[in-house]
Amino acid sequence: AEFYSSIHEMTKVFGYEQKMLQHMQKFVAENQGKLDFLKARLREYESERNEAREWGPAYFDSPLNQYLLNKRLTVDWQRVENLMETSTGEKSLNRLRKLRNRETMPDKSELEGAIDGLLRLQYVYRLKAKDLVKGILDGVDYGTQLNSEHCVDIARLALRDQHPRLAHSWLLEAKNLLTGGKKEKELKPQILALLVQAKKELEDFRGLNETYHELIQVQPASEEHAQNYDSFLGSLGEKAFPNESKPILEHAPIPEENELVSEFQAYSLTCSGHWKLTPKDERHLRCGYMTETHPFLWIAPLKAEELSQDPLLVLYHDVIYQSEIDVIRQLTNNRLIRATITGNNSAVVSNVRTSQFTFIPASAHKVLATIDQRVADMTNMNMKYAEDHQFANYGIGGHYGQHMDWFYPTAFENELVSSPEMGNRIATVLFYLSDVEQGGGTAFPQLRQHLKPKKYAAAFWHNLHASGVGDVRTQHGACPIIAGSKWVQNRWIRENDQSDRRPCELWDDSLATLAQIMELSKRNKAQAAST
Ligand SMILES: O=C(O)CCC(=O)C(=O)O
Ligand SMILES: [Fe+2]
Repeated sequence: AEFYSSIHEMTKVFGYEQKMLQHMQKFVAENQGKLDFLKARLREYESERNEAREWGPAYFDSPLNQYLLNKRLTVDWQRVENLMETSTGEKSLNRLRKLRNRETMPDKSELEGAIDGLLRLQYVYRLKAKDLVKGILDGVDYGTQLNSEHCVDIARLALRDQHPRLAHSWLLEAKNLLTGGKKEKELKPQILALLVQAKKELEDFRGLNETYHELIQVQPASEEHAQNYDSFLGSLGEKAFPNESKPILEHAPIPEENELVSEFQAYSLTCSGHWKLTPKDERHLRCGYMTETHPFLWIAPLKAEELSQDPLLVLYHDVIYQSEIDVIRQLTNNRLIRATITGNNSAVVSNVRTSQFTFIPASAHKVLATIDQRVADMTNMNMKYAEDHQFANYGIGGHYGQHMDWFYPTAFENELVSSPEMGNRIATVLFYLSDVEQGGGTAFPQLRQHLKPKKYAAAFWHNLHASGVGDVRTQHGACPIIAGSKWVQNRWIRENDQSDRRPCELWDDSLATLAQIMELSKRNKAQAAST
């Protein structure tokens, strides 16, 4: 099962939880009845004994009282014992277990997936743990509250996944949220031990020293802490402590324009709106009603926005209808599975792409054929060689990291491409079948473009240079969803039989690009091998 990647599934699970609560309630009620009965007996026997005590030994002069004591010690006690022994609410317990063991219930990996999604949101949108614990997501208050234990769980995963800054911020919150008592006794050493790790990675030696002191103070008997502290001091060697603890930023500063950044960073900066076109860059881009690509458009012009000329990236508005989306929802119902990416030898599930998807052939419903006709009209592409329609749903935290839609030559060589005879993916049309409350845009870092999902709109771009070589500038990704659910439809158009639509010319940049591609391909392989 797979839930965190789809809101749709989460709502189902939410329903199961309600049933589980009902079983639990029954269990409590039945046990409550049993305990009430036992309590009443306790009171009854106590009061009979008190009476006996008041009378003294004369109490047993009465055969009636002898009888009462004997009865208590035989029949009554047997009944009490029997009742204490039999388990109550077993039926409810079994029903509860059955529900929990359903294949469709989240397991531990789901929990990690959910935390992973939360951390991704925090990283990409530069959110503060201080706000997140209060349920504030990018300025919107969802009224949820996290406690110290939650923060520790999140911090632990952040540390494991090499996010020491984020881990540090969660640990500070965890510390702030401690409320004393038994829980604090248990959590505080955990928090401090994790804080030691985070500070070590962030090279805050002064802070590290102080944290060690605190840790040893709360667990003075621990040999382990003392030893770790000693080896820490040893490892510092001659390096003197700085006088002040290093201020630790929750997020690395926004890189300068000419600074080298990783591809994931570039994607994140585009998603968060830090990378965008300047008004000067935008000046030559056109927008308005388009009538050029096809005579059809003279009659029904399309509202189009040009987002990039080279490579071509256009956003069309109002190019799919609610009635069509309704049909699509019917067609895809119960067919979604966790999305995969192309790995070294096969398709693999990865947290680089957390969504659910399904492929449906155009022949499955006439609406799909209608959509394809429209795509042909608006893009002037030949739809004869296109893949099956792909539909995808993303839940909160769901995303698809930066990637190119076109296949590397190595993907063809390793037979990872479906229907390779159709050629590479020359163009993509991405329909937005829903709005998204917050986040969930499509980011093109190299083009400095961020497309906010707009229901009924579609993005269209060329993936390949006119020479057929993959264009690295088309790298893009689906930004994580902060709130809401996102539905998209992909039309991947293949290279075959497009020559009269997009003339094949050897552009000057294509040789350089090929070298670039081989380089990227190598890097991709190395990356896949190392994960
Ligand atoms: O959902 C999006 O915004 C982009 C999806 C995408 O790039 C893909 O499925 O290849
Ligand atoms: Fe894509």
